[in-house]
Order: sequence, then C-alpha cells, then structure tokens
Amino acid sequence: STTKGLATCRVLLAELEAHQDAWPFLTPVNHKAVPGYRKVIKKPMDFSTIREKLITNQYSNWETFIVDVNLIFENCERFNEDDSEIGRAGHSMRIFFDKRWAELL
Ligand SMILES: Cc1ncccc1N[C@H]1CCCS(=O)(=O)C1
Repeated sequence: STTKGLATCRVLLAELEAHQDAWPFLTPVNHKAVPGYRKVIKKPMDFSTIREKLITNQYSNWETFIVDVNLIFENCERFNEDDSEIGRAGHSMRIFFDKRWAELL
C-alpha cells in the first residue's frame, strides 16, 4: 500500500537500529569471530547492509525491504539458542518490528 513507501522503511529502520536489543544485528556477523557462521547461514543480513541498500536504491518496494529484515531474524533463530543472549535479542527485535509494522498498516 502507498503508506508503506520506502520513506516508511527508513523510519522503521532507524527505530530498529536505535533499539537497545539491536546490538547483535547492527553490522555483519564477523565470520572469523563466529565459527561455523559462514557455512550455516547462506544469506547473512544486518541493519547496516539494509541501510546501504536503502540509500543505493536496491529495494524496489516495502516488500523487498521486509524480506531482508525478516532474514535477520530467521538467521538469528537458526544459529542461536532461544535461551541465549543473542537469541533473546532476536526474539525481542522481531516482536518490536512486527508490532511497529502492524501499527503502520
Ligand atoms: C547476530 C549474530 N548471530 C550469531 C552470532 C553472532 C551474531 N552477532 C554478532 C555481531 C557482532 C557483535 S557480536 O559478535 O557480539 C554478535
């Protein structure tokens, strides 16, 4: 829908980056520091990469933006135990995102 222009995506991304639980997702996972990550996670994604893609007009619409945001949460659930620092941060960020997205609908 038109209310979901890419300007809305920029607002939402800023809120995600500012969230206190965003720290594991701000930059690409350092696969040298995280054994196994590069093998297990086929499509890494993080907020800085999404921001770069927004700025360089690589998203055709809000759906393509959503795909990358959800990829962050899917990768997190695949690699991290639910009962772990990063696992909990991922769940918290997904709940925050889903709620904000529903408010913008
Ligand atoms: C999202 C994620 N999934 C699996 C492992 C690690 C991470 N995030 C790291 C990002 C860099 C800082 S950190 O290394 O503390 C956490």
